[in-house]
Amino acid sequence: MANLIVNGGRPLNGTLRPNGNKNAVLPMLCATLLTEAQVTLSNVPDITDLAKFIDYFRSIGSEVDYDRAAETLSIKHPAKLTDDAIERLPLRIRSAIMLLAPILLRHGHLRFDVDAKGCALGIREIDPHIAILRTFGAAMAPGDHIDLTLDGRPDAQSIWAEYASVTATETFLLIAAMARGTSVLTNAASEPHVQALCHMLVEMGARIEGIGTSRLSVTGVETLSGATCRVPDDHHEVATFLALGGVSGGRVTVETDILDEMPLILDQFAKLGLQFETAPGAVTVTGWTREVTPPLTAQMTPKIEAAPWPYFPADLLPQAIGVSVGCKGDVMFWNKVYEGAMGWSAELAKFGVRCHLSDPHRLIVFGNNKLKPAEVEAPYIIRVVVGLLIAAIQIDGQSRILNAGPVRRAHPRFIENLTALGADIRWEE
Ligand SMILES: CC(=O)N[C@H]1[C@@H](OP(=O)(O)OP(=O)(O)OC[C@H]2O[C@@H](n3ccc(=O)[nH]c3=O)[C@H](O)[C@@H]2O)O[C@H](CO)[C@@H](O)[C@@H]1O
Ligand SMILES: C=C(OP(=O)(O)O)C(=O)O
Repeated sequence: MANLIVNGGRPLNGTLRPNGNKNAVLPMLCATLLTEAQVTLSNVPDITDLAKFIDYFRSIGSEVDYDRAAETLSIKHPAKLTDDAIERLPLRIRSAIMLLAPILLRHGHLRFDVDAKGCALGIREIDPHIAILRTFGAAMAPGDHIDLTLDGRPDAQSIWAEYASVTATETFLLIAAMARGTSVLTNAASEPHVQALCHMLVEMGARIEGIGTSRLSVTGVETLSGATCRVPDDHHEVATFLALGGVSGGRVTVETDILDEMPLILDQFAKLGLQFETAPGAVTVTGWTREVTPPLTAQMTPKIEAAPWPYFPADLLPQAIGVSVGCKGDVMFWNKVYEGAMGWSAELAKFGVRCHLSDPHRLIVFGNNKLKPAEVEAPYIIRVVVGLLIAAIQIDGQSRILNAGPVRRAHPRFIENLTALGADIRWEE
């Protein structure tokens, strides 16, 4: 178990760049399986989920040239995949589910017996993925495992999804890019990482309309070409560094080209008293008033709601909760996506935080807490480790976050980056 020891109450100051987005690089890697040509990615984050994918690809005979320092990765897959390779999908990462469509397209058969849970945020459904593959003509054999067969290149399909799922939209994109004709997905997810996959598939030869909207129209091609693509900066990490800098009482600048993705995210953190200045290519947190912006509608509780993009992202709610524990007013957090994403709030009491979990989706954090350092335990949820750290770093004295390892799934050199800004924080393995 990897724990974090944090000596809080020290201001962070400085400038840094965010890393590439985990939730973009992994589907982009899955898309590389759709071509036998070489694909090169830049701005590739050095994270443990990536390492699992690289190990998997090497185990199936792919040539992977990963330059950690340059943050580039070139990959070329073998013309034929073996049955054995198919059954060794990477474990305990949600993104493994996006290997299904490309493997089915390349191999024609797939036996799926894998834990594709990802974080412990709630039940991570595989149904929408399997439904999409079946709609495109995959036959499912009865039995304990998911056993799918796809006979040749599929015909285009029109699908209206029950909800806007990020990874299911990506499964749709991956299969539609090679289908015969124009496929349409209505109620598509539109997160920046979904858009990044669309742009990559266009680069490889597919035609896609509606990128960034809830209806995607994809004209597939028989052969996709190689491509050179940049993984977009991680908007979660931009917000995370700003939140940490602000609550520490310091001034932190994040340089990035994704400021157009940040307005709502910055607005929601500003509701918690964080102050920002933006300039071309950079955003700086300049202070923290701790005041919660009161709604003009007096009977409303100030709230931050997370839902599919372009709402505030569910993967940033724990970080906002981490900020709110030091605020002077009450805030309600509403996770409209996951049913298991708030249970960890019980840990906040150890820091002296008063909060009320109204139901599995809604948490009220009360203001004016008398905070104290504490030993807290993170669940297997990447962003909750960060949320607990944001709480700990604003409290004078030593805190310990148990089971903080999941942060390495998405944030490379995280502790090194914070140390360079002046944080007193270290791993205890
Ligand atoms: C590898 C990857 O990209 N993981 C991300 C992806 O996971 P993932 O693609 O698994 O998440 P989904 O978008 O499918 O949503 C997760 C769950 O939320 C519920 N749901 C979602 C949308 C909705 O409109 N209604 C609804 O009920 C469903 O139970 C669903 O199973 O998107 C999540 C939501 O942004 C992020 O937290 C994950 O980091
Ligand atoms: C929930 C996350 O990832 P995953 O879906 O891979 O568990 C996350 O990135 O915060």
